[in-house]
Amino acid sequence: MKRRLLLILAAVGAIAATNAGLFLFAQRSVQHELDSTAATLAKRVASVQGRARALADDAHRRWLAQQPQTNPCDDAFTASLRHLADSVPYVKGISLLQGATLACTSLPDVAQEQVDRMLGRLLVGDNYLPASALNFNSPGLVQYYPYADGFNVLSVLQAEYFLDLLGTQDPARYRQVVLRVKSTYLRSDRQVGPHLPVLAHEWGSAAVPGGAQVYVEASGTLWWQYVRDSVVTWNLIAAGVLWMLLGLCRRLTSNERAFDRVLRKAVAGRVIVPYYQPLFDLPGQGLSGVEILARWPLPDGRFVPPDVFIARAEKSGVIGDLTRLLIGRVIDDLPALRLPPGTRLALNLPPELLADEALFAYIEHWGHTLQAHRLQPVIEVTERSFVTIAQTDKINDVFGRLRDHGIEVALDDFGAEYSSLGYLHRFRFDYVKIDGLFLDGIGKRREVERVLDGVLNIASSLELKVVVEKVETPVQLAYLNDRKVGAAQGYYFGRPVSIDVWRTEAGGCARHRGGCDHSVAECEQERAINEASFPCPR
Ligand SMILES: Nc1nc2c(ncn2[C@@H]2O[C@@H]3COP(=O)(O)O[C@H]4[C@@H](O)[C@H](n5cnc6c(=O)[nH]c(N)nc65)O[C@@H]4COP(=O)(O)O[C@H]3[C@H]2O)c(=O)[nH]1
Repeated sequence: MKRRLLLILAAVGAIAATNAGLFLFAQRSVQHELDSTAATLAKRVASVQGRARALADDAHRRWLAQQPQTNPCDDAFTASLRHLADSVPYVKGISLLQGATLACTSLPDVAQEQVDRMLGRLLVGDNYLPASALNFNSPGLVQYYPYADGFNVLSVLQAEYFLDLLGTQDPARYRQVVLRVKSTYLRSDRQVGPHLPVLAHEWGSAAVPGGAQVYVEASGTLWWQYVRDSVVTWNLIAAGVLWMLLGLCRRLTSNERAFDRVLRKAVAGRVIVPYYQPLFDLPGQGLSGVEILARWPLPDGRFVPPDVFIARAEKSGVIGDLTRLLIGRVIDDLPALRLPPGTRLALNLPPELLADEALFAYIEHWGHTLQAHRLQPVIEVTERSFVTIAQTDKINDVFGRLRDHGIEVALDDFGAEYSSLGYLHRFRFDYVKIDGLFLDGIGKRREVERVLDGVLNIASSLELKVVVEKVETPVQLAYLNDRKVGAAQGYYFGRPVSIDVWRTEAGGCARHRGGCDHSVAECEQERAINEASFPCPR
């Protein structure tokens, strides 16, 4: 439940952060779109102006070629100018001027004073002329091209063409699009004026080579369109992913719940049993202890891995019942174990379980029973269970009470993943069990040996007795003997076995092992052949 809440909180936080990012992103995208639309329009305006310029150059060239004639602006030349102007749809007319005086024009029925008026307006910087001024049915934009030889060309471009161009932009995205040519502002709503209209929303702009400028203003909804497209889309995706994660989480927790149910049943049905693994003193290899390890056999002969079901048992709280079950079975098994007086019998326990008074009483009873059989009870606690400094006093108190009842406390898995040297001075242990993690590297990797040497040195300087776990080879054993390690446990000496196997083979081999330097497996093989004795294999 807590995990799910955390997951939901993390998801909500991630969605909020993503949305903030997406809102900013939408803002930047709007600006980018406005600028790039303005740039595209500016390019189209520039290309129109470029063609008009090329036309003016052509007209100027033809006019120069016409010069030797006495009347260069004859009907044929005027017709050729008109033909030139008609070749480009948005060019209404071309006029050639000598200085400010009209020399020749393609404009139909244009009176001299009309052109003069046009020139007058051009000189004050206006280049937009209403239809009436040109005797046209549409207004014009006048382009003025001066040449070095004193001739000038005027091109009258149809303003409608530019207004149409601005009007092609989607009004749902852009509130207005404005083209400024000199001091004239043409707008997408087909209005023309001498001032830039107020741009109330966000806007972008782009310059047209030659001095014109395009402005594109966002509509009031453009930002929301981005929000809808990006934020909504991403949120839908995020919601989908979250939904899948929650489903997965629910499935996992329901799997865990199902596992817990089966585990509870296995404990209630006494399916889980203790296995026994011997510990030996070094270098003599006399049996010094036995570790109790839980085993959950399945009907098909396989076993549920202990670290899997123990971890679940600790999480779900079944561990208390499981420990009770094991303690009861170990007490039942005591006669069959036939352990020599003084042998340690070690039970694994997460220390927080000791706070449970009912269970503590049960452990106390187990300790007394073992002592009655002249055995030494030991509780092995795993480091990963100790979490906070605040618990130190409480745990030390519990350890003290165990010792009062003659029960020893050992630190399990020292040097493994959860290792913290702090535990060694915060708690008093009767001995530490060093994880076999490092043994793999013995004889192969010098640095691993150094780490193990370091761990052994720490234990020795704190005057702690040591048991090294997971000894599997004679090379590892020789190394431990070399370092004067007090005791060892591992497959080299014997695997964890059921009480039946212990009674018939392994137990005898373990008890008779003192002085042997060969594997217990060999002893067990020989014992299987010759049931009468427990030879020390040589
Ligand atoms: N590779 C290798 N492994 C070796 C060798 N010799 C022994 N082992 C394995 O090493 C583990 C030693 O137990 P642990 O460190 O207390 O680690 C135990 C202990 O922390 C926990 N556990 C097992 N039984 C109980 C139990 O009854 N109660 C509690 N609370 N925890 C238990 O589960 C852990 C895993 O148990 P197991 O799978 O039985 O694994 C056991 C044992 O089977 C060896 O030579 N090589």
